[in-house]
Amino acid sequence: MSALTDLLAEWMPHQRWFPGKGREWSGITEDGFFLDEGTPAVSVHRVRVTYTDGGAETYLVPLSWRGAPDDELAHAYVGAVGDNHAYDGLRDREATVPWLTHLVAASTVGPLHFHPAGVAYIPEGVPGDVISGEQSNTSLIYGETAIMKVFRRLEPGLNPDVEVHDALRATENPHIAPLLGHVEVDEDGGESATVAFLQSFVPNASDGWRLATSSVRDLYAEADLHADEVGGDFAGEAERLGEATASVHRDLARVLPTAEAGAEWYAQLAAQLIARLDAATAIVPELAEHADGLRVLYGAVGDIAEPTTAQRVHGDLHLGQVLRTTTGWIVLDFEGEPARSLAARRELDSPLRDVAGMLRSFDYAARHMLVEQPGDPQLAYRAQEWAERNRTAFCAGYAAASGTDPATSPLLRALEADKAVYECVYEARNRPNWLMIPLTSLARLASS
Ligand SMILES: Nc1ncnc2c1ncn2[C@@H]1O[C@H](COP(=O)(O)OP(=O)(O)O)[C@@H](O)[C@H]1O
Ligand SMILES: O=P(O)(O)O[C@H]1O[C@H](CO)[C@@H](O[C@H]2O[C@H](CO)[C@@H](O)[C@H](O)[C@H]2O)[C@H](O)[C@H]1O
Repeated sequence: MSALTDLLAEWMPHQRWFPGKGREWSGITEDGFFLDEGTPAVSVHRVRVTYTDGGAETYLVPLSWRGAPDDELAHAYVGAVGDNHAYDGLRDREATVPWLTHLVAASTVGPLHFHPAGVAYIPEGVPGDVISGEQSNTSLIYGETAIMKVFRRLEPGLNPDVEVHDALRATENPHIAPLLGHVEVDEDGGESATVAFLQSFVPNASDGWRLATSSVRDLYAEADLHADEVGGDFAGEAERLGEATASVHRDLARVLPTAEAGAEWYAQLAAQLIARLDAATAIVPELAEHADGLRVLYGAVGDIAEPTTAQRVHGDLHLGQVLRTTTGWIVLDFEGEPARSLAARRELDSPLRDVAGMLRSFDYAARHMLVEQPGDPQLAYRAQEWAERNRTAFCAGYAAASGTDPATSPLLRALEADKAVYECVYEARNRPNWLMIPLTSLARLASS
């Protein structure tokens, strides 16, 4: 191993975006090139990690280089190679500037290709700041004008976030933040991978999770009032969110492929739901007690006779993916569920997938405070009431804008259950004390 791979092998497992924690490494290789040779120099590395379990992943690691340690960058320090000191290139503000300079110039730098969308102003010369709450990607805000998401794990193919935003440009849908550009990297002998995605930053917005949970807090604070009587009622917002979701679905179906989905499609879907349940039960054994009920629910999907239209969808719609601005809701992050392969995330699906995702999110917003106070029947009753009220409002808004009431579809319940199964795996891995939220919902969904 080189001095740099030694450093990276030490540093990467401590990074929030690195999901391979706990897996034993069998090797690490990297290839890098300079994005900017000024001061600081900025390099970009493709780092390939192989695991003893046979798996392998490639990560994108931008670094900045300085001739002497800089105390102000201590939080971003990676280590020294000879006399040069390496820093996390996305947390060294000066090192974030060249990304937008190259986008404006539509440059090719080594294997990196910068593609400006050519529709709106890109804030050149401004440094970017990493947003808090980094998860599998790292996002930087540039001057409250643009936000760049850097995809850490490289997968061949166009990222659905770029693909969908690019396609939606022609529709001028008011519920989307415009794409400003994207960056790709060549992959040896294969399809290139998306490295970064630049989008207009939506200022003065509040995310749906924050708004919904403050409404729930207001309700919990009132001993005797019902959801429709409390000041922070969310139902009007939920209804407008339903309308916005339907509007985005309509435009997705206009600009991206659709397919008629009949008996064969339903049969395949039923098989996928069952396979996902089986895989999840191997990871979360608590799912086993709901398996029989869920199999009945999923089996019924295979019997649905009414054909539908499959189309591109959001794939992971929840309250944390929507922003309320002064003029309405904006839907973000069309990447799909991060745990699925890129090909699976680009498959055509029922738009009810997203409706189910948002209904699950109302359930989460209502119940997450119960994690701290389990067994309080009054709060549990109120949580149920809040979730029901907002589910109904969301579906009403969706129905008014699309002409189809999602609440009447036999598929909706099965897709809600499927999302809750996915959430069980997500929570078991990331927030074990929240596992009871999807498990409680599954007990209800599987029992009728
Ligand atoms: N265009 C935007 N304008 C304003 N804030 C944004 C924008 N895009 C993302 N954000 C903020 O960044 C957060 C993370 O963005 P997201 O695309 O969901 O990234 P991730 O895939 O890492 O979850 C969002 O919850 C939102 O608060
Ligand atoms: O990181 P992403 O935003 O792409 O999504 C993942 O993380 C989400 C949590 O941040 C997770 O969402 C689940 O928790 C939310 C509350 O934190 C809740 O509103 C969602 O309904 C629930 O699914 C999402 O599933 C996961 O893919």
